[in-house]
Amino acid sequence: MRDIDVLVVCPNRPEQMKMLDETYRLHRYDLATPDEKEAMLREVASKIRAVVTTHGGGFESSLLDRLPNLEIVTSSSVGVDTICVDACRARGIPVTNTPDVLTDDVADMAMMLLLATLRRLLPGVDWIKSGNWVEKGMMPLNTSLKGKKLGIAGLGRIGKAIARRAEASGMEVSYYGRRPQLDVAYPYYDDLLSLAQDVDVLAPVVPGGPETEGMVSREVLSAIGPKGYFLNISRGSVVDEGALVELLQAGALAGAGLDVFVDEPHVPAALLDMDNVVLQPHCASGTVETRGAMAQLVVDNLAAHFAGKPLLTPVG
Ligand SMILES: NC(=O)C1=CN([C@@H]2O[C@H](COP(=O)(O)OP(=O)(O)OC[C@H]3O[C@@H](n4cnc5c(N)ncnc54)[C@H](O)[C@@H]3O)[C@@H](O)[C@H]2O)C=CC1
Ligand SMILES: O=C(O)C(=O)COP(=O)(O)O
Repeated sequence: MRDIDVLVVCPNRPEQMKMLDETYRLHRYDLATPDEKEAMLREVASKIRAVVTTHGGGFESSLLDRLPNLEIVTSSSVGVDTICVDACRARGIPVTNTPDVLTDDVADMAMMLLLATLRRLLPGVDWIKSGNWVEKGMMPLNTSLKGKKLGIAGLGRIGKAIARRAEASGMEVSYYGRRPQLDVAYPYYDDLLSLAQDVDVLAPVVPGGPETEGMVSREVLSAIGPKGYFLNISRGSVVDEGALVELLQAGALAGAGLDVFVDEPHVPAALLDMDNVVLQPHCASGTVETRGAMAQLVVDNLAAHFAGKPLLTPVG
C-alpha cells in the first residue's frame, strides 16, 4: 500500500505515525512552510487519497477543493467542528472521528475541574506555599459537591459519563437536550434557560459548530446565579465568553472550570488572575492511553477503507 498518498494535515501519536509511515506515502503538510505547502499541493494534490488530521489541525473546504481524488478524511478527535464535514459529504467522502475511546478521560477532566473549582484546590495549594497556613491558620471554607444540582446541556456519551461520576459524588443531575431520552431517568428540561435557573452547576457537553454557537448566552449564564458555577469541557464557541468573563468579574457567577476557549490557544487575560476559575489547555482527552487509542482509530479506519471494509467510526 506504500503507493497510497496520504496528506498529514496534523499528526497524531508517534507510534501510530510510524505505522502510517510504514504503510503509506505520507506528505507532511503539517511540517511545511506556506510556500512549501503550495509547492507540495502543486506536486501531489491529485494523488492524495486520504487526509489525516485532528480537531486542532482541522480540515478546511479550501484544501478539500484542491484534492480531486480524495477518498477519506480521518480525524483524531470526536468533535468535527473544524472539519468541513458537509462539503466532504457532498463529494461522497467519508469522515471518521474517535468517539467512545476518550469518553472516560474527558468526563474525568470535567470532574477534576468541578472538584478543583468548588473545593478550591489551587487556592489551597497557594495557602500552603504562601505560608498562610502557618501565619493565618485554616484557609476559608469551600463548597461541597454533595447535594448540588448539576445541569448537563447535551447528554450524549461524555455527558452521561459526567452524570454517572457526579451522581457518585452525591450530586443531583438533570439535563437539557433537543428531545427527552426515554431510557434516561434524570429530569429533562426542554429549555436551557430553565435548566440554568434550577441548577448550581451548568455544563454544556454539546458538539461545537454553528448550531450550538453561543447557546450558553449571557442570559443563560446570568440565570445560574452568583452562587452557581459554569463548567466547560465541550467547545469555547458554545458560550458567550465575553459575558462569562464579565459575570465572573462582577461576582454574578461563583466560579468556572474551563478546558476550552473561543480563540485557542489564547485565553482571555482577565481569567488568568481569578482564583475562582480553574483553567486547562484543552487537554481533556490528553492522556497517553486515550491519545494512543484515538490515533489507533485513525490507523484502523484507514486500513479498513483501503481494504474495502466498513469503517470503524464514520461520522454519521
Ligand atoms: N475538551 C476536550 O478535549 C474534548 C471535548 N469534546 C467535546 O465534547 C463533545 C461531545 O462529545 P460526545 O459526548 O462524544 O458527543 P455525543 O454526540 O455523544 O453527545 C453530544 C450530545 O449533544 C446533543 N446535542 C447536539 N446538538 C445539540 C443542540 N443543538 N442542542 C442541544 N443538544 C445538542 C446530542 O443530542 C448529544 O446528546 C464533542 O463534540 C466535543 O466538542 C470531546 C472530546 C474531548
Ligand atoms: O476529541 C475532541 O473533540 C477534542 O477536543 C480533542 O482535541 P484535539 O483534537 O486535540 O484538538
